[in-house]
Amino acid sequence: MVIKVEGLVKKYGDLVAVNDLNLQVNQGEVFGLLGPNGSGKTTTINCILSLLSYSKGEIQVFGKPMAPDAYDIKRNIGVIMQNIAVFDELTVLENIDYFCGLYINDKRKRRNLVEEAIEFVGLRDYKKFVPKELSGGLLRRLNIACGIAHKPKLIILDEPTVAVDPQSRNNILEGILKLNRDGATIIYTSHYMEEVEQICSRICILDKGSIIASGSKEELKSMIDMGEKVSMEVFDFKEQLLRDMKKIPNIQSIDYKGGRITVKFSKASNNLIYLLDYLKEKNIKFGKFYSELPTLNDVFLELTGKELRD
Ligand SMILES: Nc1ncnc2c1ncn2[C@@H]1O[C@H](COP(=O)(O)OP(=O)(O)OP(=O)(O)O)[C@@H](O)[C@H]1O
Repeated sequence: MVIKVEGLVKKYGDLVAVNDLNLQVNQGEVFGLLGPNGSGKTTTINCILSLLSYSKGEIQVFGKPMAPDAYDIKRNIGVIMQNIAVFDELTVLENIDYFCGLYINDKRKRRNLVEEAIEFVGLRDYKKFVPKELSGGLLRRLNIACGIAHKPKLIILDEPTVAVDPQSRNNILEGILKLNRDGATIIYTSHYMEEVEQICSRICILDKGSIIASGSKEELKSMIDMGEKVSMEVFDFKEQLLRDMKKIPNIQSIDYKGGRITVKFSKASNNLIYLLDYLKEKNIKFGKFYSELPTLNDVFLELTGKELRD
């Protein structure tokens, strides 16, 4: 086991930011910590890294108790924090070399590792640029290169794709999967459910400092009653229609917004057939029609009564 957290409690004054949290991260996983802003993801990560003191709990990393001076453990961890932490006056190459040099003394070895990291994040054409000359997405990639150049066994990324363009986002997500294939265990925190679904093999959903559910995305989705969600464009909408449609079997909820009706069904057979039969029988005209399976946002909504999205 790479990380074991038991009974972690972290308070800021009266505010309980992390509340009796237990989690385990196994070797080789891409482990996702998913939760809305303020749910305690960064605080949990900072406690795991011993960057913050905490009120209660036990934390082990690589089977040993974690402590602020546990340098043998820290050497094997790469951290990519939410806030970009690079030196403004150093170039891309010098920044990566500096951070890699905190762990690797041998100059030749370090040169190779730095070059590898530059290739990895796709910054070959920007080696001599200073941070202020880079776009937001390229700066994020530099931040990542600084955290991974020394080839850590455990890589922790805290919201690494906030405010980046789609191309850099894909580059970052693909890069994380490659690091994992090359042997690193990954912890990935995000409030973007799509990203967590895309790359994480196991996910913990955090709300108000507590884990409310955990498992693979399939396991999480099987925990809720919702079976599918249908969204359809309607013409000549009248409130009465929503009330009438509630009679269709297995409907959990029905809403109208922006010219579309969204219907959530509980898990059951023939939901779409019931709906289409009803629309045909009542001669209700509809335009575009989509059916989707539950998302992690639906899981969050059913478990907490609120949206995961901002
Ligand atoms: N230094 C601090 N002092 C006081 N309260 C804090 C401090 N840091 C965080 N908090 C509070 O603790 C709670 C958890 O914050 P945390 O940053 O861990 O959440 P998060 O899930 O990482 O959110 P975000 O994605 O917005 O960073 C929030 O209510 C936040 O306001």
